[in-house]
Amino acid sequence: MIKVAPSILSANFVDLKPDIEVAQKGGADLLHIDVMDGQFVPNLSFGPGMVAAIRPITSMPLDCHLMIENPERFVSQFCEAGADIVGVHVESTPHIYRALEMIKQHGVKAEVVLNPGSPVSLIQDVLPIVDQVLVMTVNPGFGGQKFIAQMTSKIQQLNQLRQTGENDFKIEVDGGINDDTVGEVYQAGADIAVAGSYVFNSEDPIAQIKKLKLRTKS
Ligand SMILES: O=C(CO)[C@@H](O)[C@H](O)COP(=O)(O)O
Ligand SMILES: [Co+2]
Repeated sequence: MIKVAPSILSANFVDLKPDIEVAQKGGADLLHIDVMDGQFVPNLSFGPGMVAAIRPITSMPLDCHLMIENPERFVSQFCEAGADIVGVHVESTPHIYRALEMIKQHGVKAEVVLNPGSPVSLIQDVLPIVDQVLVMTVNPGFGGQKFIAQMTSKIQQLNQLRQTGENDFKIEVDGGINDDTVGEVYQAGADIAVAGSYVFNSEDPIAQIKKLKLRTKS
């Protein structure tokens, strides 16, 4: 069964706490926090202060997806704010290896993220040091976009790479996940699915989380 990480980008910004509580009650495995700087992506969202504010109100692991230029400037702040996983885009820095090492030095799980236009070969040399790979299945920056179906083969490729036993990482997918697309990414090898609009733009977020899990029950 796939793990589900609801993204608070589609939650109620005026009153996040009830949405976070409902996600946890629905069996969410992680809470996904999308961090945007207006440079790497054409949108702005949350900073480390938001992570620090959420930390005491949930026991779900906090999965921080940094969509910011030169993330090594901020990884320490996110780790110290209480992140359990910090994801950095390979396209966002010439020093991806350093950024990932910095995250690990804080005892936090290090994740490398791939944009839809980036091939798996771009991250091959950091695979031995990452805990997780995040495959973007939409162009980063906004919730509520359509799943890019061609990304399924990228998930399969990554899944094959870890079968060799040399690397041990989880595969997470992000963007356009719903009850139509979740089965396909799970079959391809995804372990964790981020879901924003599918969960929070619904009258019944708990039912939505359960549906994603049921669709992948083998
Ligand atoms: O990182 C991002 C967008 O950049 C995501 O985490 C979105 O927040 C997912 O939203 P949905 O596609 O599930 O609505
Ligand atoms: Co995200």
